[in-house]
Amino acid sequence: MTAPQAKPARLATGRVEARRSGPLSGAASAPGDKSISHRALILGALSGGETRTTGLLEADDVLRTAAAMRALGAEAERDGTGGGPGGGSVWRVTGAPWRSPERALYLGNSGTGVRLIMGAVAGAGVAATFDGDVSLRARPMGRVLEPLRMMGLETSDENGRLPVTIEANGGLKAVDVKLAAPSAQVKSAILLAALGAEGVTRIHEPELCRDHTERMLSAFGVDLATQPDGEGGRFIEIAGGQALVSCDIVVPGDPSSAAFPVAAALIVPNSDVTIKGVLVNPLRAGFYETLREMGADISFENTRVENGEPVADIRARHSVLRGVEVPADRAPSMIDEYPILAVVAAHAHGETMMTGLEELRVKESDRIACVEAGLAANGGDAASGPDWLRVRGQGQPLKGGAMVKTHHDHRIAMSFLVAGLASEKPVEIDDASMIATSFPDFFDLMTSIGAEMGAA
Ligand SMILES: O=C(O)C1=C[C@@H](OP(=O)(O)O)[C@@H](O)[C@H](O)C1
Ligand SMILES: C=C(OP(=O)(O)O)C(=O)O
Repeated sequence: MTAPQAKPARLATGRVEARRSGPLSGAASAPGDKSISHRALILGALSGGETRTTGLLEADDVLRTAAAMRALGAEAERDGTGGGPGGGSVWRVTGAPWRSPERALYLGNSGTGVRLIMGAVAGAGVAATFDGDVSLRARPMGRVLEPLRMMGLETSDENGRLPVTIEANGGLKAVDVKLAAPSAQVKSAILLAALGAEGVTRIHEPELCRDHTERMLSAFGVDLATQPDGEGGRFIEIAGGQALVSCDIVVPGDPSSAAFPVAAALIVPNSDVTIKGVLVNPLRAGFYETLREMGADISFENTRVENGEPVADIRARHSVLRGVEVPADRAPSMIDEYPILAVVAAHAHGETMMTGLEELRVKESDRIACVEAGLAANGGDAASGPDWLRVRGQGQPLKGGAMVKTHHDHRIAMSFLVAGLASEKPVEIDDASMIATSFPDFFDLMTSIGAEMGAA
């Protein structure tokens, strides 16, 4: 395993608690978007030249992808600091023909990293074995391997779980596939494999999900045709054999990370917080749309387009909230934000019903179960079914006082620390270390706006 190249972690690890805090205030920059950071490294490594990425998120998940790119033959190094959102650093990736790595590629906790790189490895024709941590080993990989096998790939795995070995191939065949679930990871893996396939691959995406791979492939000079399917979805066509031309990338702030300080501002009385430079691509902004429907005092300020992506500063003030019904078809645009939405909903007046959540069962943890248990332990009222979660808000802070099991899940950890900022008694989490997978500056950012968090 290659050790990720990281700046020193400033994170608390082990048991951490969050305590009732005074008004949160001030402005902070959102960390770089995790999805776009992974893609910048992978596409840069597949391209012919040098890609400079400004504002790359230096979180564990992304650093694992960088290490995998090096193992596959590319150069991927940090190249000075400054310039990106949050003063993020600049990374230089130099592409090269990929080679089969000597050792297994270890992607830690990252579903995005492992699934996208599986597709890219298939497209590049090389062999690789993939592995991950205990959480990633429990997540389904068949959803990616099945379409890749339809393209002619040979793999070995046990029940579609890691470790998985992809065999070298002498060329894949294009496919015509319909996505079984609205997964950008699966869509992206197929697109990356299709680059090395003979013919035109056609993907039917019945429900739109994040389109960063498509946007970035276009920026790298790849021709890609999209067409509405007439029912809210679309078809994507991509011809194999196209070469990627390196380009420079600027990574916008991550709306999934910004969700935590925004939520904290809404539930801590008298707060007024601005998170700057956040990506507000509609395919990622469902959380903010839902907050507005709940009556949240949030505004998108200084909205602009940066590198083809809409970006805004999000200002959030403490708000009296009401429960809402969150429609199932909104799930793809806020899939990672349900745990923090559930915490916000526990503070609203009335019931919030969230449906279409089946994918939450196969994330870093079973997020429906973790949220329900964490809320119940801290005086909240939640119920769930296979694909739904209902939170009865009490219009007041949670009682708190209990420890939440995070099950190797960064979003569960951050969500319940936010809950503790408003609760009567502190909320404790069993392990803060996973927060580094997506938001290594979480504690710095939260304490800079006045949040009280520290070792339990
Ligand atoms: O493509 C991506 O970057 C991601 C897609 C989503 O996963 P699915 O594709 O499994 O829905 C999301 O949950 C994940 O955090 C990042
Ligand atoms: C689901 C997530 O990430 P991944 O699938 O990349 O592990 C997440 O960040 O919430």
